[in-house]
Amino acid sequence: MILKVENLTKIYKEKDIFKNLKGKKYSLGIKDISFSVNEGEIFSIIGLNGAGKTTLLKCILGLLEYDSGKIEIFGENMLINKNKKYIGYLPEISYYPKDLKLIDIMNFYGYLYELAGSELKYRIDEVLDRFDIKQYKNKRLEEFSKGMLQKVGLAQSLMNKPKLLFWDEPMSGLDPIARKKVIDIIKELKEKGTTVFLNTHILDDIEKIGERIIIINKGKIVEEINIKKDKIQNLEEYFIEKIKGDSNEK
Ligand SMILES: Nc1ncnc2c1ncn2[C@@H]1O[C@H](COP(=O)(O)OP(=O)(O)OP(=O)(O)O)[C@@H](O)[C@H]1O
Repeated sequence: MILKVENLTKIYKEKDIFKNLKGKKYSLGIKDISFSVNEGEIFSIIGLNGAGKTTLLKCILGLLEYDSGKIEIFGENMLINKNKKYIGYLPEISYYPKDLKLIDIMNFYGYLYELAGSELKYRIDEVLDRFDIKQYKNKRLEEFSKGMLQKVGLAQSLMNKPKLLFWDEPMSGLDPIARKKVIDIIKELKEKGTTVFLNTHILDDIEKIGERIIIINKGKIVEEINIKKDKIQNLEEYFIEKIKGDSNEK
């Protein structure tokens, strides 16, 4: 088992929610979430906007403090430094200093992944080529379109050949060709034994490549599905039906 989450709860407190429109002091992120992910598996979380998917991902990655529960990752109690180099992460939204060129930001990520010299150069070329953006190496990020910036995020997340890859909305802003490429890459990664943790609203994609899925609604797990074993024909219909019937108050 590569990842185990037990009874995880995150409540956003006042300091996190200074922009909360309703002026509430607390807002539930996720409540009592438990699941595990096996090595080499494609694992997906689906849920409506605000269901808690990104919150869950950020807690796992140590980017958000949580209130209670336990996260075991690579057999450790949390994501420790020596394991970080085995992780790839595409955030839902990536922010880049716009004045930098593509090559500068890739070198920066390479530095974080402790890559250097000819290996760094090779890996950068390899991942940029994969997403068809190698020719823009010396272009400033300010001049990139939304989809091109998304490809930068995808490329950086593969630079360290991660064992465990977290992709938060990988298809965001991508054209059909790039989307197909992402699907092919996920299949290829799985064949090589990479575990892919996928957070996406595009249920068609999950139907094509997904294996185990958890449905989250209002911060809680509503159901865990094994797409092949449970013989789900139309995931979107199934999902909507499931959410409709869920009356848990947040
Ligand atoms: N910084 C924050 N402060 C307060 N509440 C937050 C904060 N971030 C998220 N939340 C709340 O936590 C809940 C879960 O949000 P989260 O971003 O995890 O949802 P999501 O499932 O990723 O949504 P989406 O599909 O829209 O990206 C929402 O009710 C949201 O308003």
